[in-house]
Amino acid sequence: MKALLHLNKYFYKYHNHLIIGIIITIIARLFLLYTPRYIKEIFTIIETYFAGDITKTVFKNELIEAILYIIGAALIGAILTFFMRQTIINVSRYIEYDLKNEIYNHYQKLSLSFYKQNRTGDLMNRITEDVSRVRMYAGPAIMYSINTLTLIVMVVFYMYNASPKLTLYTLFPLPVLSIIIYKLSKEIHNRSTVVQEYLSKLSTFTQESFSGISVIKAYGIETQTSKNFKDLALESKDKQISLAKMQAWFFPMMILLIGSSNLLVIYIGGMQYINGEIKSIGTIAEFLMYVNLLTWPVATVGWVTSIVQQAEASQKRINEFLNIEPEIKNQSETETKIDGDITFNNVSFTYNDTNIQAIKNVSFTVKQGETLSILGKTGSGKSTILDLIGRLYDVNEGEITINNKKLNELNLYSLRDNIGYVPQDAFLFSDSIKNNISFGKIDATENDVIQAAKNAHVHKNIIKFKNGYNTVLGERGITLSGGQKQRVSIARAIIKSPKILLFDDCLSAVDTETEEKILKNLSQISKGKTSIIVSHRVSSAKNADKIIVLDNGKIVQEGTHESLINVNGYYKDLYLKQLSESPKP
Ligand SMILES: Nc1ncnc2c1ncn2[C@@H]1O[C@H](COP(=O)(O)OP(=O)(O)OP(=O)(O)O)[C@@H](O)[C@H]1O
Repeated sequence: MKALLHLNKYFYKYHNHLIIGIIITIIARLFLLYTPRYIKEIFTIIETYFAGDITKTVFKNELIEAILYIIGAALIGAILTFFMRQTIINVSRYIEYDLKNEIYNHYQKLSLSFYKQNRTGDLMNRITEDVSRVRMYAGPAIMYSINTLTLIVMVVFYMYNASPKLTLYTLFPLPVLSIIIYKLSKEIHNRSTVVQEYLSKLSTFTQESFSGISVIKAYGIETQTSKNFKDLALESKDKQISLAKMQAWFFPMMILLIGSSNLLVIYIGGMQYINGEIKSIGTIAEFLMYVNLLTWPVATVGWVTSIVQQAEASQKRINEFLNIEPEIKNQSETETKIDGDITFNNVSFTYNDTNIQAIKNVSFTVKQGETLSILGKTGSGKSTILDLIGRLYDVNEGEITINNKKLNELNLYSLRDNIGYVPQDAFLFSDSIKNNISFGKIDATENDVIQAAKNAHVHKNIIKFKNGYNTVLGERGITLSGGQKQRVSIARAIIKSPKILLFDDCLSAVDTETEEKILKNLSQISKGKTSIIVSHRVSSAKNADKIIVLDNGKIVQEGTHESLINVNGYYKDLYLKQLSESPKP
């Protein structure tokens, strides 16, 4: 139960609802218990009438009165039961909502290494499946526990008053029922977890096959993938059947145990009636109703125990993530004014998960309004430099400053708000092109979006689509070419007119002619801003105020295009190679 203590803050938040719910539950049960007592009353009236102790009119009137009481009590009981669910189950929905938001917001604060170490499916499961299990504890488990407790106390009290001996015998099978239901629920849970695993395996397999359908078709391996799917589906079917077998035991067990309780009531009650220990046959009818009223609540004890255990396990998994402290912390609450002087002072950085030292003792300065180009072989640390500027990771050694202030002392949100970042693999959401671009600036007007698209040289492509800027991208929409994606991603970064622009090899998929045009536009837009362009092409780097060349995390060359083409090294080699490859006029 330790993990579930996390929910206490929510129970406190909704304590008014909960208290009202508990009171309603108790009152509803009180009304429910009227029925058996009036059933006994009816039997007594009938017995008295047949004994000739009352007239037909009195008999009729008393019978109608008892029936009306039963109907009235049942009606009030039903209305209160409705409100009981409305209060307690609603509280569990509020808690589910709050918990999902808490987890989601926490996920957002966690650093990229967290996402590297944990699979997306696992993150999703904890916010959906696990939260649902926890909700079962926060709502149904609490509601049924109060229900059962109230009912047991009241029913046993009434039963004991009517016949202590009969009470003992009839209650005897109920704990057995509870234990059996507990064992069954546990086994059902275990088997349904396996079924769930197979369902997600099946959906992952299907999703991957259809996302990669072009590869499957190109290699002609449809038969093999169909066979793999069939094998998986077969295993999944077997697990489903094994679950269904276990579930099939549930109601027969209940019926068996209720049946034995009923038999005991009739047998022992009947004997007591014959011996004169029970005055009215109505007592047996009353007991039969009590036993049936108790059966479900007692069965729920077993069910609730297994729900609580599952919720505990789920909340433990949720807490595991909630207890992870974000590696990147905002150290300054007040907004910081960000300008564009960026300095790296002997910066070194090692990725925790791979232990790869991506940056080694790197130092450089870019002044506000300047453009820096970073070149280097693949894996030399170019993207890492951009990630460090956006504080997606914190440096291990040395320091990065912006306007002479240490990066980690700046307000994190101000910093990121002033950065326009175009990642290497442009990620676009399954939304309209317009929304994908204005994502960078929530209050962007239509004109802002169009202007950004023009500057990124993608406007002409967009207006050719039937729905123009409202064209939906992604799975259910249009697929953009690699170059178009990159340019939409550039539009998204420049629309917010940030102080710092970071372009991570984002022109790799466009032809050199388009690259030239985009770079020309960018040099206009980025006037007064600091731009860092990571590239594999000299054409993207040549106009920069400063160029650095990285090799294995170290700066191996530094200078301008003119200076670097005149010294032997990586830059000159690349320049000559790309010069010979470029189309001759
Ligand atoms: N998130 C990460 N976790 C662990 N190691 C990483 C991570 N990202 C990059 N690396 C490693 O750090 C080194 C530098 O990678 P980086 O992506 O900065 O290189 P790059 O110069 O941008 O490469 P490319 O030109 O291929 O994009 C590589 O060896 C890479 O394997």
